[in-house]
Amino acid sequence: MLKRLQDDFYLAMLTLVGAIIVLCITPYGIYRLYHGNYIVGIADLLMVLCAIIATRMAWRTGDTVKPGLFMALVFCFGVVLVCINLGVDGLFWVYPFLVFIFFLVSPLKAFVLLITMLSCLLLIANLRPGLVFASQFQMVSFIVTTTVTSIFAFIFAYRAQIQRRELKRLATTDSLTGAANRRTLNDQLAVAINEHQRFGRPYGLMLLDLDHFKQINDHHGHNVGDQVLAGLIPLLQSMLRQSDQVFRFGGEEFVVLLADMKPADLTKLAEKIRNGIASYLITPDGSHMTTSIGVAMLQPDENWEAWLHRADMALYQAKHEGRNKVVAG
Ligand SMILES: Nc1nc2c(ncn2[C@@H]2O[C@H](COP(=O)(O)OP(=O)(O)OP(=O)(O)O)[C@@H](O)[C@H]2O)c(=O)[nH]1
Repeated sequence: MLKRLQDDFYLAMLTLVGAIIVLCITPYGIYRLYHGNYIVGIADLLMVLCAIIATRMAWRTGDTVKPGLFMALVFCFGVVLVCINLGVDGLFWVYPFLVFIFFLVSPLKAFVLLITMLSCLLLIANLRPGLVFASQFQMVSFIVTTTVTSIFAFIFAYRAQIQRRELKRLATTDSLTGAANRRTLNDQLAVAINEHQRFGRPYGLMLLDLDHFKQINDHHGHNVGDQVLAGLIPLLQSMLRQSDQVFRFGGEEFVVLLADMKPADLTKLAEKIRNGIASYLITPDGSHMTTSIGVAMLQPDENWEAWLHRADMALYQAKHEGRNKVVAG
């Protein structure tokens, strides 16, 4: 549970907002009902209920987009309702909402929702003077302060989103080739094992190692070696489905993880890749690179270490049998 909160920023924020709403709004809802203000009391308790439903949904499905949007929409509506019913007292609730909506949905969606909500509130206030604001001056102050708060919250959330994405990219990809890194491979292998055990989803794995790669470095220099490695990824991707994932395992070794793969198709695809590399991965002096590939289907009750080990053994055999070869483990 703690790991999910650490890894998923939006899930953590949704949970925090949900908990704050339950703790802060429930007493208000009960108080309003007790004093006969049924509309606000029911609106408060409905918001609490929606927060619980949305948080639960996010935890169960792992999807934070729909629950976040649901929560944001409910709160837009709830805040307008509370302001209409409580007048100036209700306006105080707008300010925390202006900030935490940016933790529920993407910055752009939050900004659009806020503009819509504030416009609705101002329209109602203009149609029924005295209902929300005590004076024109108060309304103008409200417009200026909410606009300034929204703009700063937007800029802050937008910058944070860009930095979070960049951090995630740096932590999960290999900087030279752009392929996913070893750490991501471990996570995705664990996901594959889980899906295979729970739903019987068939998974295949390829372990590729470029042949005699050291000679490229020795003859042309390390930079050319780097270019060959970087050029391999788009070539691989052009022969794979979009759902297939490519990882740099280390040095000139790569892993391809393939979901929904039949055993016969796995070997055929590996042959196609071996052929594609032999034909199109060319060094600056015009010589063709080749690769050896070990393939393995995930077996029932197998852990990912054993699965990877079988592919590694098959690769070892492919190297041993002369390279530029596919061997199934
Ligand atoms: N240019 C470049 N070279 C790398 C990188 N990572 C590893 N290497 C080199 O890859 C070479 C791998 O050499 P070996 O393990 O002997 O393998 P090989 O020459 O491909 O021979 P076989 O695998 O047996 O066919 C070494 O010279 C490493 O220095 C990298 O990021 N860039």
